[in-house]
Amino acid sequence: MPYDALVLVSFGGPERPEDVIPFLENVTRGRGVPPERLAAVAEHYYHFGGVSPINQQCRELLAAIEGDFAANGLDLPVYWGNRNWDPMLTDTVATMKADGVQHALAFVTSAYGGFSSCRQYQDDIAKARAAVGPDAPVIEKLRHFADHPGFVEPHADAVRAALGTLDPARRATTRLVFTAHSIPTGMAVTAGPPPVTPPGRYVAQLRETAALVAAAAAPDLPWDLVWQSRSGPPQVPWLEPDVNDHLAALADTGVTGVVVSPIGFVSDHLEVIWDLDNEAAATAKSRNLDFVRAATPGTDPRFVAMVRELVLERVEDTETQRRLGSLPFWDTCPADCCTPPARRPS
Ligand SMILES: CC1=C(CCC(=O)O)c2cc3nc(cc4[nH]c(cc5[nH]c(cc1n2)c(C)c5CCC(=O)O)c(CCC(=O)O)c4C)C(CCC(=O)O)=C3C
Ligand SMILES: [Fe+2]
Repeated sequence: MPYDALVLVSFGGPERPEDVIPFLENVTRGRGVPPERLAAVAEHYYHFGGVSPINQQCRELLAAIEGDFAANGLDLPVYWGNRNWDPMLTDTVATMKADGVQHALAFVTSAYGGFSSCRQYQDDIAKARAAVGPDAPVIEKLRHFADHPGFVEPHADAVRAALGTLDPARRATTRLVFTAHSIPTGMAVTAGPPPVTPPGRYVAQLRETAALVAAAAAPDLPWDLVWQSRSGPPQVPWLEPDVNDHLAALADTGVTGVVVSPIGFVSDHLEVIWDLDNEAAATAKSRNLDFVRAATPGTDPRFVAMVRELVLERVEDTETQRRLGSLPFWDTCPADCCTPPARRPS
C-alpha cells in the first residue's frame, strides 16, 4: 500500500450563529457575491439556529469510512479538513504531518468536475500543503465518482422510494427533476481539460448521472436537469433554468407531481434542506404540484464502500474501476483543467 492516510475534504459550515457571517466571508471572498445575497443566505443559516448540518454529516461519513475500512482489513487512518470552516484543511494537514503521514489520498465530497467542485478543492489542498511547509504530506485527490454505482445506486433507490410516496394514479403526469448547484456559465464552459467540449464536464457529467439514475429508478418517466442555489450578481449569467422557475413551468404544462433528486450533492446539507425542502417545496405547493424530495447518499453503505473501492482501484490495476457511464475519466486532472474564474472585488 503506497498510501498511508485518507483525508476527507469538504466544504465546511458554521455550527454557531456567531460563525455564520465569518463563514460566509470565507466562502465569498473575492467572488463578487452581492451583500443582499449574503444577508439572505445568512438568514437561511439562522433559520436552523446558525448550524449547518454539513459538518455533522462529515463526522458521520468519517466514522462510517473508518468502520468500513476496519471491517475490510484496510489499515488506513482517516482525517477530515474543510475549505471554509473548522476543521480547516490547513490545520488537518499540519496534524497529518505531525503524525508522520507522507503520502495520502483525498476523498472530496463532490462527485463532479468543474472549478468549484474539483479544481478549487485541489487548490485548497495545494494551499494547505504550502502553509504546512516542505515536509507536508503529498496528497492525491481521488477521481470523480459521478458514475460510480456506489453513488448512482443510492440516488436511484431514493428516487424510487420517493416515487412510491406519490399517488400511483397520477404517475403518468409525474416527472423526475434532478438538481445541482448552479454555477456561472463562464465556469461551466471551462470545466474540463482544454479544449473543453461543450457543455463542459460539470454539465456533461450531471446529465450522464441524471440519465443513469432515471434509467435505474423510473425508465418510464420523463426527466429534466435543472439548477438551484444561484448566487452572484444578476448581470452575470448562471446555469438555468432555476428549479423554482422550472416547477412553475411544469405545472403550466399539466404535470401534477415531481420527485426532486439533488444529484449534485452527497448529503442533505443546507442547500438541500433550505433551497429544496423549503423554497422549492413552497413553489410546488403554490402551483398545486405534489412534491417529494429524494434523499442523498449520506452514509449509505454502498456510498461508504465506494470510498474504499476508489482507494483500492488506485493501488490495484485499473481493471477494478467500477463505473456506469462512458465519459472520459482519469485519476489526475491536467494542471490546466477547469481554470479559475476571474476574481472580482467583493
Ligand atoms: C458547484 C458547487 C457546489 C457543489 C460541489 C461541492 O459540494 O463543493 C457547492 C456546494 C456547496 N455550497 C455551499 C454553500 C455556499 N455556496 C456559496 C456560493 C457558491 N457556490 C458555488 C458552487 C457550488 N457550491 C458557487 C459558484 C458559488 C458562488 C461563490 C463562489 O464562486 O464560490 C455560498 C455563498 C452564499 C450564496 O449562496 O450565494 C454558500 C454559503 C455548501 C455548504 C452548505 C451548508 O452549509 O450545509 C455546499 C456543500
Ligand atoms: Fe455553493
